[in-house]
Amino acid sequence: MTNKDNLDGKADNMLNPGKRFPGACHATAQRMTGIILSGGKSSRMGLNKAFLEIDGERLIDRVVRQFKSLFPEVILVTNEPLLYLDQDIPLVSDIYKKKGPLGGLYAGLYYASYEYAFLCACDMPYLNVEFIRYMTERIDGYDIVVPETSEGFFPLHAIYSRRCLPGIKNLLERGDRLKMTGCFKGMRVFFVPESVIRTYDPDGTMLLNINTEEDLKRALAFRQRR
Ligand SMILES: Nc1nc2c(ncn2[C@@H]2O[C@H](COP(=O)(O)OP(=O)(O)OP(=O)(O)O)[C@@H](O)[C@H]2O)c(=O)[nH]1
Repeated sequence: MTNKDNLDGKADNMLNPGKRFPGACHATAQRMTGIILSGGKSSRMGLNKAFLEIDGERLIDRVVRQFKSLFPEVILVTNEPLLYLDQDIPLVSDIYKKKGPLGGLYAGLYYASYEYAFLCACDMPYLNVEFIRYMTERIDGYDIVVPETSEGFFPLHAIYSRRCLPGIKNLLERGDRLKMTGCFKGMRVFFVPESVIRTYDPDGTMLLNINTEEDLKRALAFRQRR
């Protein structure tokens, strides 16, 4: 089965979430959905982080461009679809509202056509396509692939199987703003070690996300030093 065959089934699949494309036994980026979350409040920044610009390109345009180069299907999860109509990708909204990023992950996985999806926040300016590809090649035999450093896990830059859906649903129905890592429980998780992360990212920028004005200044300063 080719990717073209996969995409031909896409529209139907969006109406019937969960329907599998046959033959998805060996997962790579070519057999994954890219899920971008842009459904937060950006309260610390005070304006929608997705529309901040770095190098003259908005963060949302950057991640959509990079994801399109990697994945045959890219979905944006937002609760303000009117702001993103210029993006040539499917827009979906949270099914469980006001639950934070875990709610966004649930909706993205629910609508994903592929068994695996790479999840990313909209506020990560220096994604490394090669590292993302490396992560996609680690998924076989696991349900989740997530980077881990001395700072902790990076669940907003991680791969999830649709097998996580029932566990996430259970969490969302029990709590409000939940820790992303709650969904690791009972799942087979591959933790990408810091030693590997540093080979792709010696200056420590690819997992940076922007929450505040200060973070933005730091991110721009990194850019100038490169
Ligand atoms: N779909 C969806 N995405 C969310 C939700 N909450 C946060 N996100 C996204 O998850 C990523 C990380 O969000 P945070 O920075 O933790 O939260 P935020 O609401 O954007 O920002 P703050 O209000 O400053 O905490 C960003 O890409 C957000 O757009 C949500 O409820 N639904």
